[in-house]
Amino acid sequence: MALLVKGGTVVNADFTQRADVLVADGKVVAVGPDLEAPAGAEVIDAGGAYVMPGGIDPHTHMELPFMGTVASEDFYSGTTAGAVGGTTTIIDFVIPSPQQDLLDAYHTWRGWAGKAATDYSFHVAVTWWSDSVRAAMGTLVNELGVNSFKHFMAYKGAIMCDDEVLVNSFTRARELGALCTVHAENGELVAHLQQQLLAMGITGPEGHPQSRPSAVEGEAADRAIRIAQVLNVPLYIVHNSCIESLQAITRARNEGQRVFGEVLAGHLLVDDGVYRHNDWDYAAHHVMSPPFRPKAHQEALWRGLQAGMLQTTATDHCCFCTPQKRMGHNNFTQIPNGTGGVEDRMHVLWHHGVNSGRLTPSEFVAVTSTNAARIFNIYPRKGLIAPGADADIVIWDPARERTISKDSHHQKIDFNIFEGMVVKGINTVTIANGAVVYRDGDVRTVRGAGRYVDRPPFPSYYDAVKRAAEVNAPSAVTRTG
Ligand SMILES: NC(=O)NCCC(=O)O
Ligand SMILES: [Zn+2]
Ligand SMILES: [Zn+2]
Repeated sequence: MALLVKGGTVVNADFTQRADVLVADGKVVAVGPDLEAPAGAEVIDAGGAYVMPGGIDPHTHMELPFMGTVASEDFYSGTTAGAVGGTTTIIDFVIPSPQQDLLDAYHTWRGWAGKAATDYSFHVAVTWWSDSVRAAMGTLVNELGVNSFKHFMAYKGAIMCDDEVLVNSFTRARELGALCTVHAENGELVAHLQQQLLAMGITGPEGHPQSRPSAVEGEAADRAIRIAQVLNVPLYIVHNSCIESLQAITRARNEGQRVFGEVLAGHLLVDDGVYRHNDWDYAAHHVMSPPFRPKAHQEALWRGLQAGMLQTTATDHCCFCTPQKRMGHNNFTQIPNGTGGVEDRMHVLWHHGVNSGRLTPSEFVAVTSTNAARIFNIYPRKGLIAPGADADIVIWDPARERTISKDSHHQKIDFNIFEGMVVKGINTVTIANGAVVYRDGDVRTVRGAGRYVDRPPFPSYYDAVKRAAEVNAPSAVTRTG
């Protein structure tokens, strides 16, 4: 089925042009002025709006079993909500329990994700270490399309990695040409502070940010970066929420290290005042890790995004409804950690990024789509509108407004951290794999239409990593005496 998007301005990360876009069989086949519609093609008049690559959210957790419950958003509802908000690809996380076979977990998640409406891929978490984990990482990379591994430096007693696991896994990832990613918080310190706060009688959600001060995140970011430096392995730090982790990334990048940073829409826009709200449910709905921070951190994160020290934006979409949050009613450490946002990321980023003059439309495309495609090695298939690319496209009306609300959103959660926010500049049409999945309020996603996206190893930045290793290879001294 062919589709012609006429009369728009195509915005890619590095060029903008007035052009039509012709799509056939799920791919972009032509981009240029005055394209002819083939017989039988559907024609969509973009009416001068922007035509941009569909968003890539590189950090979601659909139907994740976590902290004694299961995230309420499933792969179908979550990818549908994403499509309504202009996101056409998610990279979710396979999280094996400690001692669980990684391949077993991977196949379980693949089974759950079969209902996705748009394309998806997986990072796989390394939560323990053994020879079998080492072997499974090889199978995942060489046979199953995984090119990134996740390491939780927090969640002690559950999925936390110690330094020994980090060193083993980073070393193995480097051999395989995979990208190491970390959730950077010192889990030992968090556990210590949690016990202290509980002993002081602080049991409400306000205990959550107090048990996870920004220094805890900064320490872990620095440690992961230094381990990656010694092992000469590229590193991606997820959900940077604070000045300390941004500084760690900035220093490392300024010193030539290949470190990438992600920031969540929530961390750019929500501050820690939410935890002191009088309504327990309201405060608990913001319990996620790392927590929302004092306002000064938000402006620093925006600057980091503008300066290119942070390259990607994500949501960490991990939904828990009110009854689930109430599992921690007497103890904040038992409130399931996570918030939603997959439907809202692109909208709030445009409104607070482009409308405020922080980002150009091309920079918006870079931080919502192209950079993730490049870093996770699915570019130019994703993150670009050009012949040969997947036809994942949004038509974006910079004048159209939306008021964000739990009452009208499509996310399967009874709360929205952006509740009441009026955003200007939203997608009116979303095209995924060449099919219109959303148009002007009409949701047309199809359960199971999404495809698993294989991500090959050795992204191009690995060439530089390998060359640096050759140049700096250990050497022995040949002595004559
Ligand atoms: N972020 C969060 O609070 N929940 C999801 C798991 C994680 O990413 O740490
Ligand atoms: Zn995390
Ligand atoms: Zn996460």
